[in-house]
Amino acid sequence: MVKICCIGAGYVGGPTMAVIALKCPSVQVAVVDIAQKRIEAWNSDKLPIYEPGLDDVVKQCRGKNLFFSTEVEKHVAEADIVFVSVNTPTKTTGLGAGKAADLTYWESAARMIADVSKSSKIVVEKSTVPVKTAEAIEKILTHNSKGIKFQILSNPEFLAEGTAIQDLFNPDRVLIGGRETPEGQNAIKALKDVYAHWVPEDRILTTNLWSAELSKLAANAFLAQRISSVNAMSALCEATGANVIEVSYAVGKDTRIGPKFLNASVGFGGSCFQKDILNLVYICECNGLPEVAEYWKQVIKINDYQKNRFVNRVVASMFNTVAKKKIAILGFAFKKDTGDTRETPAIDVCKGLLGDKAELSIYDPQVTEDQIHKDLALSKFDWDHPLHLQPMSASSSTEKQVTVVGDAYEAAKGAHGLCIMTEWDEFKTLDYKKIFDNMQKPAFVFDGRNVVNADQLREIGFIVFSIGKPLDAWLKDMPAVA
Ligand SMILES: NC(=O)c1ccc[n+]([C@@H]2O[C@H](COP(=O)([O-])OP(=O)(O)OC[C@H]3O[C@@H](n4cnc5c(N)ncnc54)[C@H](O)[C@@H]3O)[C@@H](O)[C@H]2O)c1
Ligand SMILES: O=c1ccn([C@@H]2O[C@H](COP(=O)(O)OP(=O)(O)O[C@H]3O[C@H](CO)[C@@H](O)[C@H](O)[C@H]3O)[C@@H](O)[C@H]2O)c(=O)[nH]1
Repeated sequence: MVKICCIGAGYVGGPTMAVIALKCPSVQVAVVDIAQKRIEAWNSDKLPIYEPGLDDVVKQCRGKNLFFSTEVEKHVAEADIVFVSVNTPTKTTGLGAGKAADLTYWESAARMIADVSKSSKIVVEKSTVPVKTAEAIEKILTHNSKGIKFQILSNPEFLAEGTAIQDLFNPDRVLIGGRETPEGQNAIKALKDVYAHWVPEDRILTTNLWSAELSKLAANAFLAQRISSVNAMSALCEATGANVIEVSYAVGKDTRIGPKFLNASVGFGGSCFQKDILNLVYICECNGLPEVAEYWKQVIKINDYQKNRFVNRVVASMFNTVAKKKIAILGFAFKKDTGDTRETPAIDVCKGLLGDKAELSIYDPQVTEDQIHKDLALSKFDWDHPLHLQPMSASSSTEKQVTVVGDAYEAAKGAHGLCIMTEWDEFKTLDYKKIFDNMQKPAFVFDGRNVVNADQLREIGFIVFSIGKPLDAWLKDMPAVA
């Protein structure tokens, strides 16, 4: 029986390994983590992450061929294939701070693998890492290996949160990079055999190590670039009377461009896009390619511009001040169907409004009150001055300005304005007449996700701003400065 161990029971390690266990009953899978609470949650009825379909998959295999454990060393020692799916955040201090990937967790996992291994192993990079990381990992493993052989593979993960199970069941492709030696090719084959249990052979791509590592960063950069492109267009649409929905549709009909990932929004969030592009920028700079670095940096700059533009629009529309005004925030997660708030645009928008002394009433169906307060208490990372990351003091007024409530109607009660930050389905079908009746007048809706029917809301009496759509007369009279 092939034994797999995955180090890191997070958003990637948990769902990925659960699907491998489900699709490969003959493989034993152990997911290990140093975070005891996380492992306890994986072993309970309330999993540590919200992901449609995940509960069902875990229930089918947990205790049979899927195990969650804190006994990291034991399971690593026993495994034939070790996936490493630890977090690789952006460095906040030292060389490359604000851009480079922090590989501390990866390096400590690699050293531990070398320490505890008594038999040969395939070590798989599942985390997103800078191109050439496998070379460094190989050095750590071989210099500490006591003669044991390791083969390193790069097998980046392309799942998106909210659709992780669907993406894992039916991936566009599985990418495996390895050394071009006979041993490297054998290792590729062993991993390919695992995926071949459910992924058609023509969707399993094999490449050299560096192509696999770089393809992951490139894919995220291309995806994020599409969003920044359409968001840049949304600003021009608002200025000219064009409608970004119509423009995206027309542009996406060109089969060379395609229709996906062209939804204008308040900005992209999530733990990956910004981190991976900054990492790419850093790698370009280190390789003497400043023009290429500058090109990709623009994707992030437009994303920041889009979030600022949104805040300015809200404040400008409401007579240039939101001080002491209640604003309802609908949605806090970075996208629907997840409780994840990492880099969610809602954080920047809320902070912008709090900076203008607004009082926020926030509702999200999956994000806890505690998480929202934590997210709003950290000051924004200053990329130009990376050493200045300071949590705001606990006594800061932010907590007093923020209330977290249990539904959208409560959030909107008595509010002057309502901002939609996440495209949760339930926001499409709210009783907006009831909401309007309970709000201050004039009542504003700022739709950061283009989920509401603006015409219907206008008939009710709302003043509506939708990203990239023709502006109400009111908004034209109060132009926001970006
Ligand atoms: N979140 C996504 O949708 C997604 C998708 C594709 C790729 N990725 C990449 O996958 C990697 C993991 O992302 P994530 O979102 O799952 O992160 P995460 O923070 O949810 O999970 C990482 C886990 O690794 C654990 N860990 C860290 N060091 C460890 C060690 N030495 N031993 C045991 N456990 C350790 C942490 O406790 C944590 O639970 C990142 O490189 C990310 O860029 C993420
Ligand atoms: O047309 C679009 C599509 C997405 N978004 C936003 O972009 C962000 C990221 O969305 P998405 O890519 O769906 O979710 P992630 O979970 O961040 O997944 C991305 O990042 C992962 C981590 O690397 C990769 O594995 C995935 O392939 C890649 O899609 C979210 O804030 C979305 O609301 C838009 O604004 N407009």
